[in-house]
Amino acid sequence: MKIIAFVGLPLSGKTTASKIAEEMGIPVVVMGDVVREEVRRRGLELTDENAGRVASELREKEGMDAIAKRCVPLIREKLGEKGIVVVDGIRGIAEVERFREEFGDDFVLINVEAPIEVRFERALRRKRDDDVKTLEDLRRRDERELSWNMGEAIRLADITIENVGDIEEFREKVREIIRHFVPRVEVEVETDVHPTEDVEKVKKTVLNLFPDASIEVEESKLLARTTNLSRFRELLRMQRILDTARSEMISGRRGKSVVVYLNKQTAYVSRINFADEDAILSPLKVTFRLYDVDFERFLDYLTPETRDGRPVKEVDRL
Ligand SMILES: Nc1ncnc2c1ncn2[C@@H]1O[C@H](COP(=O)(O)OP(=O)(O)OP(=O)(O)O)[C@@H](O)[C@H]1O
Repeated sequence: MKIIAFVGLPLSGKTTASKIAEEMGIPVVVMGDVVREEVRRRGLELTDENAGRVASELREKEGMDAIAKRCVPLIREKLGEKGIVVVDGIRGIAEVERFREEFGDDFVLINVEAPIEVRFERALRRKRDDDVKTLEDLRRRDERELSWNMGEAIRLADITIENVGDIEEFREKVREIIRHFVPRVEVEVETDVHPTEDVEKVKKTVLNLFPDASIEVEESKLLARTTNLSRFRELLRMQRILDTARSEMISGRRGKSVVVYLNKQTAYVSRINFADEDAILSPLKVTFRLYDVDFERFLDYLTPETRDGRPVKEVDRL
């Protein structure tokens, strides 16, 4: 999964970038909507002034990351749709830190950059009431944002996009980056860790099949996630169980997901054996979420049809 957010100086193109993502069908969580929701909840009129006051109050009472915190459940909910969400409206470092803490490396911060003269021209064209009227105003606003929080957030960005050309050029750049992050498939492995089992061993079992999975263990439940299927694919081929695996995948299909169960004990020695849902010592429940790939292609990539034990059709990439 990926959570993408844009930061940058005033008028650099952050909102435009989020809109481009939205046009691509990517779910967008707008941080300002969370504030507006709170304004409504308090029975206040929906004005910029009230929104500003409520936002400041929330930050004062609940910390500088108050709005980010409230966005987290919304982000998690929307992640289920495509495995990727764009967050619009980051204002400062505390919010970046909150998202990093929640989502780790899955959180990607993108800095949108344009020289002050270009941004000033856009202000003149945009003519929003609160937009700057002179280049000097914009310089002061830049300094204010930099000295507050935005400067730190910009320094922490993973990627920088320059927005100096026309809108089409910018659209293409944003689309390319987003396309790169849209997961085609995500794998989730779930299992119970019984009191008689060693957690480290169960982790190793999962890593045997999905070596770069990120793993969380909470109470007695283990949950692992990755978008990399290559080791699992290789093991199916090495063990020559493509036909069995293919029919398990077909019968495990549930809409846009595929669910199969694997024997935990054999997986510990890197062997894939399909199991029943209620196998003893609870099996590994493996869910493949197909976000951006057809079921047929997924099937042909992971478990191609075979003749005389060899794949009939090779699909090397999802
Ligand atoms: N490449 C571009 N070519 C022409 N106009 C652009 C380009 N990128 C953005 N704009 C325009 O510049 C203005 C500012 O863009 P946008 O609102 O996306 O910036 P922002 O970083 O969200 O600004 P702010 O932080 O001030 O709200 C908008 O009117 C937008 O349509």
